Amino acid sequence: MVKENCGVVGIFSLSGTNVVPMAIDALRALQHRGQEAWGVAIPNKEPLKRLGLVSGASSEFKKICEEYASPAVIGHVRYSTMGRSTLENAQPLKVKDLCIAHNGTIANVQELSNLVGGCSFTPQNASDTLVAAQRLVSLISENGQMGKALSILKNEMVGSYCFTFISDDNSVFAARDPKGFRPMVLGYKESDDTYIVASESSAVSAVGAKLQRDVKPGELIKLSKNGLETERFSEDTSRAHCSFEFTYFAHPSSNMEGANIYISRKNIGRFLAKKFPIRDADLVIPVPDSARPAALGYAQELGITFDEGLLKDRYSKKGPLRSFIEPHQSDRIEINRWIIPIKEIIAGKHVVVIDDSLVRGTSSKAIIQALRRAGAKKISMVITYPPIKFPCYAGIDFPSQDELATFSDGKVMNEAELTEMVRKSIGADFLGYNDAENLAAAVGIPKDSMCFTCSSGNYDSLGITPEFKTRLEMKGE
Ligand SMILES: O=P(O)(O)OC[C@H]1O[C@H](OP(=O)(O)OP(=O)(O)O)[C@H](O)[C@@H]1O
Ligand SMILES: NC(=O)CC[C@H](N)C(=O)O
Ligand code: SF4
Ligand SMILES: [Mg+2]
Repeated sequence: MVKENCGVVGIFSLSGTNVVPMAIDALRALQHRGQEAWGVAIPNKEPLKRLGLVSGASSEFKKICEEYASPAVIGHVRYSTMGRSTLENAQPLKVKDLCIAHNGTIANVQELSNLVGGCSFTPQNASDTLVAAQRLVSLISENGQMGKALSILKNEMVGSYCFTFISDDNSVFAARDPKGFRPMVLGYKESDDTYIVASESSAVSAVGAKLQRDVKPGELIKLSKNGLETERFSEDTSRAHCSFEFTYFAHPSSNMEGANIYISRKNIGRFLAKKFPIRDADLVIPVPDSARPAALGYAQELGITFDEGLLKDRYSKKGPLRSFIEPHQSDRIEINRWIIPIKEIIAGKHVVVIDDSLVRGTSSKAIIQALRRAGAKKISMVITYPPIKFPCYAGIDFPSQDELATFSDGKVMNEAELTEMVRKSIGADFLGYNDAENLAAAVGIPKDSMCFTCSSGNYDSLGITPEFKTRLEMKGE
């Protein structure tokens, strides 16, 4: 299935192998992080960019791999968080002799654009990535080196960023923000003497390389004819790994911060079963697809039957995609409308439905209606992520409070009242949310090394007290 957070890749072959075919495979393995547009860039050429899924251009792959043949490449799949979802904003972007691919959000882009000069930023005219690239290029020309430029930029820029860059002098760079909001890993393919940096290890595996390690927060990696060189542009030791990656965004096969995503999700389900042991249920079903491992873990822990009561449409154009990362609500609704219940499994049963998150509530509302139509006797919904009450300005696209299912329009509510409000609005008989402590313990990462801003409202790790935005202010549409 497809959509979260953009995916980036950078590949360099010391043996001179053409790595563009690898970049395409890597991007396909990152497709779940962005399904709006994709692109690749090599030195001394304009980036190649296309709207839609990577596989949508499969008839062009042979031609692209020949025309762009290069031992150095970067690539990107886009899930827009700032700026419109257009081909122009698709990445990589080129500024002078540097191409850039970015996963994250630059929260103070207006402020940063004042340092760049020229027109000030609006989401109608650019993306946050373009502004960051323009500032970086001017800092490189003033300071000579990428590392020095990033060490200045990191103090001017608020937000989350995993970047890959490629320069016309045939060097590939990768940088991860000082708190490690977004994931990034390093891999090596011995047979081709080739290095790969990518958002997730699913991309490393897809090209037949071996995962070496996570890129360290605040680390800059350079890949060139001199091999791999690494330096730090930040000495910050506090971490804010996005907890949402572990429940939803990342691919189940990926490993990040020492944890495998599939195993983490199954464990989250087990821990959730201890928090909400609904022992009188007849069966446990996942909301396809991302909640599958958690539902399995939940069912196994309580010894309740696990079943597939809902199936996602694999055949229409949008049906197999991720709904949450679609930029338009009409497409989110359409994808969820085509999640089909199996009456013979559901009818007359008390079902525990597990989902990995409840953000806008689009999915839950559609699923519960479908289960009712299929004759479910009782529907208990259990969510593996805590209640999302605050906008994300660190790489996930829910920038306004009023789009969230928990939005109370100024009415002060405690946790129980809030849960009750959401339960009613989605139409479930019971609703239970996970909590941050339980989630972090299940993944095995200290809670204070993870970001939970969207549930806690504490923006300290970003270093801002945000004025909440509207979608128009962030996305330009
Ligand atoms: O409350 P909402 O705003 O609807 O968002 C949450 C839902 O969206 C995501 O699924 P998605 O359809 O993106 O794909 P997947 O589960 O197949 O990965 C997530 O897994 C939830 O099901
Ligand atoms: N999801 C992302 O990482 C998005 C990158 C960038 N903010 C954009 O909107 O293009
Ligand atoms: S605010 Fe939520 S979605 Fe955004 S980075 Fe933090 S944990 Fe992830
Ligand atoms: Mg889902």
